[in-house]
Amino acid sequence: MAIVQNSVSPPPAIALKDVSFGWSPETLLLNRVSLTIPQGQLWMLLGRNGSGKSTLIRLLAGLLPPESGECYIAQPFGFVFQNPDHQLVMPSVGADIAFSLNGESLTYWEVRQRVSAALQAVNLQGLERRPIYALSGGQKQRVAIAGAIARQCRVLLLDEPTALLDPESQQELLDYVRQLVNCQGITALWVTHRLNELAQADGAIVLDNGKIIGQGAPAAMMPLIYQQQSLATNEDLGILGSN
Ligand SMILES: Nc1ncnc2c1ncn2[C@@H]1O[C@H](COP(=O)(O)OP(=O)(O)OP(=O)(O)O)[C@@H](O)[C@H]1O
Repeated sequence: MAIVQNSVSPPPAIALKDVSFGWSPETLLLNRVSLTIPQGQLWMLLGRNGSGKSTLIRLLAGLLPPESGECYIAQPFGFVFQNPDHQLVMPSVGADIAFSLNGESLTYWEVRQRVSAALQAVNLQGLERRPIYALSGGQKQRVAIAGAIARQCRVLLLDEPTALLDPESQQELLDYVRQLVNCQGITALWVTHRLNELAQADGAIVLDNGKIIGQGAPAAMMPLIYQQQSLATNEDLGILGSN
């Protein structure tokens, strides 16, 4: 694809070039947005409620077509939704992860091996037979991530994966994803409203009024995030957003 060609450095894991998108023809939600995320890093995407974060990662995932511009994401990639109940479809942990391997030419034993290794990567080893309903919210999110690991995804797109978790599980999930990035060279783009999560990121992107208003080191992005009006009106300075 044009946006990753002709470069002497390694291709990025994720790139958008001049991408525009609107839900209605009159209004552009994203207006010529460009960004680049290098391989093997954890980046966070922040912005006010309704600024278009989820829309942006849906465009990246190919779930929506851009009106103009180009989207690139290294293959294969996995998508983790805010609510794991929207993506875990099988009754047990092992069956759900094995289901994500449907379509790959693998033997029964290869599938078992992939499932077992993926569970190990998210510290849920041995839970193949556990019913999904018996898992905590954080464990369900880790099963969703394990599905992507089993498919040997190079990139993870995570849409507010900690939104429904208690503080301890939020931190735990972030630690696991950080570990996958460090140890397996996976790239992760993580949508969040939580400023405390930024500390573990390699980079941050701030979206406002249809544009990227900053991308770079998390510390350098903090002033931009604080400038956003919604934060100034929010009593809980740990959370970015107004509703
Ligand atoms: N399927 C849809 N049809 C029409 N409009 C939509 C659709 N999905 C989202 N929108 C609108 O697009 C805008 C951006 O939504 P999006 O979910 O991308 O924002 P966000 O930054 O992820 O918000 P939040 O932080 O609240 O999750 C919102 O105004 C939303 O109502």
